[in-house]
Amino acid sequence: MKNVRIGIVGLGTVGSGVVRILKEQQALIAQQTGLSFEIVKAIIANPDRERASYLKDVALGTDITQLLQDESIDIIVEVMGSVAAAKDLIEQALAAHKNVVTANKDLIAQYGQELAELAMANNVALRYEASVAGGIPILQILRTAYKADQVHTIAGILNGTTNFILTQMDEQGLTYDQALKAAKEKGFAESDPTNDVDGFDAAYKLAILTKMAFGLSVPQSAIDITGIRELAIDDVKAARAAGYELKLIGLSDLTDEGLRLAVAPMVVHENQPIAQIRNEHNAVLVKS
Ligand SMILES: NC(=O)C1=CN([C@@H]2O[C@H](COP(=O)(O)OP(=O)(O)OC[C@H]3O[C@@H](n4cnc5c(N)ncnc54)[C@H](OP(=O)(O)O)[C@@H]3O)[C@@H](O)[C@H]2O)C=CC1
Ligand SMILES: N[C@@H](CC=O)C(=O)O
Repeated sequence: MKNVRIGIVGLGTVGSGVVRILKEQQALIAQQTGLSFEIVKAIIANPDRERASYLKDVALGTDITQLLQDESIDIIVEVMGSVAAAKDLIEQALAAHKNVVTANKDLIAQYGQELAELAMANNVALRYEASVAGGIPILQILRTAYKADQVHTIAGILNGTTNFILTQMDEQGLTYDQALKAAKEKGFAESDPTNDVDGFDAAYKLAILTKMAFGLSVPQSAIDITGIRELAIDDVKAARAAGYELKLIGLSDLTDEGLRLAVAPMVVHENQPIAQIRNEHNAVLVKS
C-alpha cells in the first residue's frame, strides 16, 4: 500500500482536526483509497502550548524549511491562517513540487488564481475544498458536475459562527455578546472574529464560489457586505414572529444587469430549507 507523507503547518482547531480524523478513519481511508497517510511533522508557532493527547506522537517543529527540504514529503497542509506568511509558504511548497492542501479562504479568495497557475506550472495539485462551507464538498461539485451548466444563483449560509450566534439568540435567548463568546469557545470563530461577524469571512467564501461557478475573479470591493454586529435579540424575535428567520446569506446572482454580489443578514421564510440550518452548520443553494 502506498504511504502518502504529509507535513502540516498549524495544529490549531483545523490542523488538530485533520490529525484526529486521519487517525480515527485510518482503516476506512485505506480501504476506500488503497493509500495510507502519515503525518511526518507538524510546524507550529508555540512549542510550549499544551496539545490534546491524540497529538502526543506527532513530531513538532517551528521551522517550515524542514518540511520544504524533506524530499519524502508528498503533501503540505497549510492550516496556520494569515495571508502573507501562508502565501509565501505555499509558493515555496509548490515550487518545491509539493502538493498543497489549504483551508485558507482569505488567501484563496485573493490569490487563488495566481497560486493555481503556480501549481500547474510545477505539475502539482493545489486543493482548498475546506476553505468554503466546512464539510460540504461544494467546490468539487461545481468544478465537475456543473461544468456544462449555466449557474444562475449561488446562495448560502457560508459562515458557521454567525449562524451559530443567530440561532443561539433565537433559541436560547442569548445576547449577541454571549453567543459570540460561546462561538469562540467552541472554535467556530476565527482567532480574530471580526471577519466572521462583519461578513468578510462569508465574502471570501462567496468570492471563491463565484470564481468556481461563474469563472469570474471578484475583488472584495465588488461585494456589498453587511455583518450581524448591529443585530439585537429583538430583530431576531421580530423576524420569527412574522414567520421568518434572520440568516447571514452570501448571494451571487446573475441578473440582466450582471452579477449581483452581497453578504448581508436576510429574512428567510421559515418554510424554506435554508431556514432549517441551525447553529454552526452551513448550506449552499445552487440554481442552474
Ligand atoms: N476554525 C475553523 O472552523 C475553520 C478555519 N479555517 C481556516 O483554517 C486556518 C486555520 O484556522 P484555525 O485552525 O481555526 O486556526 P488556529 O488559530 O486554531 O490555529 C492556527 C495554528 O497555526 C499555528 N501557527 C500560526 N502562525 C504560525 C506560523 N507563523 N508558523 C507556524 N505555525 C503557525 C498555530 O500554532 P500554535 O498552536 O503553536 O499557536 C496554530 O497551531 C485559517 O486559515 C482559517 O481561516 C477554515 C475552515 C474552518
Ligand atoms: N470562522 C469560520 C470557520 C470556517 O470557515 C466560520 O465560522 O464559518
